[in-house]
Amino acid sequence: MDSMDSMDLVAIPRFMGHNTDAHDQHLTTMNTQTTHLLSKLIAESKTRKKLRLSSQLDQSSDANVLKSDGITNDEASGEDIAEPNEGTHEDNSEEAEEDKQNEDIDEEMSEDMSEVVDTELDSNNFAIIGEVKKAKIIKLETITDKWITKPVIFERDIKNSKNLDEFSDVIDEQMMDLLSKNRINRLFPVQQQVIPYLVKCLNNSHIIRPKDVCVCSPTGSGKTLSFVIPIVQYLRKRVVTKVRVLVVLPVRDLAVQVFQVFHTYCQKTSLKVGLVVGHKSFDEECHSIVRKSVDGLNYHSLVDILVATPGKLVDLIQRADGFSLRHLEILVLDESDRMVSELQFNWLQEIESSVFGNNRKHHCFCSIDGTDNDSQLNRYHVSNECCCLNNRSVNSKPIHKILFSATLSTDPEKLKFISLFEPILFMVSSDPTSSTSGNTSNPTKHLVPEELKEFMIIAKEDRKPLIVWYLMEVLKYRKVLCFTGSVENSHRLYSLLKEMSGLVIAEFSSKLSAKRREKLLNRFVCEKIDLIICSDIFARGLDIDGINYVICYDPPRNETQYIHRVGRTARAGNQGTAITLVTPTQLSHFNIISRRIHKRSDCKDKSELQIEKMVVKESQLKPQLSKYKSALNKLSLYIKVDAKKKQIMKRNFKH
Ligand SMILES: Nc1ncnc2c1ncn2[C@@H]1O[C@H](COP(=O)(O)OP(=O)(O)OP(=O)(O)O)[C@@H](O)[C@H]1O
Repeated sequence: MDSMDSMDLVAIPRFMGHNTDAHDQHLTTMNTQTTHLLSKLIAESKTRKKLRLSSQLDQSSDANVLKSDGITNDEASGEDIAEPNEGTHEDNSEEAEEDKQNEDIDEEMSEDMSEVVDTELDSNNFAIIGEVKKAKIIKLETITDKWITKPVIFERDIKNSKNLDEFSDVIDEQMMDLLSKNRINRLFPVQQQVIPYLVKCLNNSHIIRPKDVCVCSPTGSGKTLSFVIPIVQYLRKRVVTKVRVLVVLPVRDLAVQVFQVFHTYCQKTSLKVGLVVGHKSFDEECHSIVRKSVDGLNYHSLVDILVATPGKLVDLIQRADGFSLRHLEILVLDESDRMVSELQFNWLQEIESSVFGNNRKHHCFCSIDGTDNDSQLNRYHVSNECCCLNNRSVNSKPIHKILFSATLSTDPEKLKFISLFEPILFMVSSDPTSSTSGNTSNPTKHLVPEELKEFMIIAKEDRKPLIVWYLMEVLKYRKVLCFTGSVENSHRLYSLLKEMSGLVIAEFSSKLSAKRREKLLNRFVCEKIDLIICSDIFARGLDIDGINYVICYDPPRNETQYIHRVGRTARAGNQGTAITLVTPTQLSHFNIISRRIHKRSDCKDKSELQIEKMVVKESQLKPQLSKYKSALNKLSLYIKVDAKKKQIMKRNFKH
């Protein structure tokens, strides 16, 4: 073989055969040849790799130049070029969002591991043929919209709240009275920024089309009042009752909570608030929202503000006679990242069809980009063909969209379905020294409340129930909310702790009726229940008075889940503690989540970003070991009996 080309074959003798001299000599010659060929192959592979990398670099810089010129990759090349940090069109569920976060975490973990793997290979003296190391992924620079990189920034610390009197030019007297009656005497940082902005926007909405608003602020920072106050003040001037405001939330309990806040602040006004979450029969809910006129020819709306979950709202739009959103002016999406990830249920399209009636022909993407001035101009003069939320409703006012979340997604791939108009972003500062507006290098960074104390306990799986027992019985923790990874885990922990301790424990699940859940929560608030065990369905948005501790019995899958779970405590400027139980194998995953949440520009040492460890020694758990073992035995017996019962029921059902 004189010349080597890419198709050359290399024979590597694997079978050594008998150990004769001739054979040895032959082998030595073969080995020298093989080594020679291998080094040639490696050299060639390196050259090819270099060429490939440089051509990729050329492509990526071309793509960036094109993008900054306002030309998309698709337009430039006619092909789809996948960009890092962008979701795919199919990523519609929250799981997909979580999967993406999990993939990032996996990637970070594999980066951490790669050095270890390399040294292990070398130390074992393996012959390295060709490319052993993974080719480095070249990250293209992401071009982020200005509205995301230049948000209005406010402080995280709730201690920086301001007296209500300072806002007398924004908040009217009637509202001031209601606020002080409800013991709201100061405005929290997010409210100081968002309320004046929204009040001004809504007052001028008949002259200037308001910018759509996105708000990213930590859990318990008072986001609900930030939209309730301006909306109630604005609607108070209305004459005829029509559904002008729609607030959509992902789950029933949250919707009920927001409904109650609206109800409180609509007192002494003629405004009516409706709730559609399936808490009553369909007919009853319909009759509370819309009614036939006396002559039987028309329908009247009975509500000005409608609070709903997506599923029940779609039901109402499709089945309720006389219901329409033709007069909708404001659409609020609370927990918006979750709402956007639920778009696969078509709730947004249903809203559009209810707003535009039969004029709606197809789903429209007229406002994918929020920065291009020409397209903004066009959006003021949207053609008759346009039928997305960018257009005007029948009352000729465009729909003003307001999005809130503690973990707001600024992923343009997802937001484009909401068709945001010249959006403005309000977000909490991760840097305490920053001013009220400025550049942010990390627009998607989400924070936990300033008042939250965080700990982790490293323990084996079988010691975790004992640790919860220790925290409750020995350290006397009370008003504790404990999150597990599944309903089964909740039930298992509940049964074990009931056997082992004299604690008053409740298991909270979606199987419980709304009334029963409300009763349990009331007892918990009155300190008649020490511990509530639940799965993640209650991690978002629930505002339960005075939760002191959150225990993450199973560690969170990603930072979004962590932020919402621990956000049930340390609310409204109160102190709170979160403790996460992690097994040794889960530790590196959890450390990455912690690093991502606590990352600061001034901190270079990774270990500083890790959550503090709390140590519970085996000797401290010992006194309870025998009780724990007998509780485990009883539990396994229950599980067997349960499984048998299910089998019998299944058999009977078949016959
Ligand atoms: N200005 C204020 N003064 C005192 N308490 C307030 C004020 N604003 C809100 N609160 C209280 O703070 C608590 C948390 O408010 P809210 O539920 O609006 O938080 P959030 O930011 O929406 O949290 P999450 O992201 O978890 O839904 C509520 O009990 C609310 O009554």
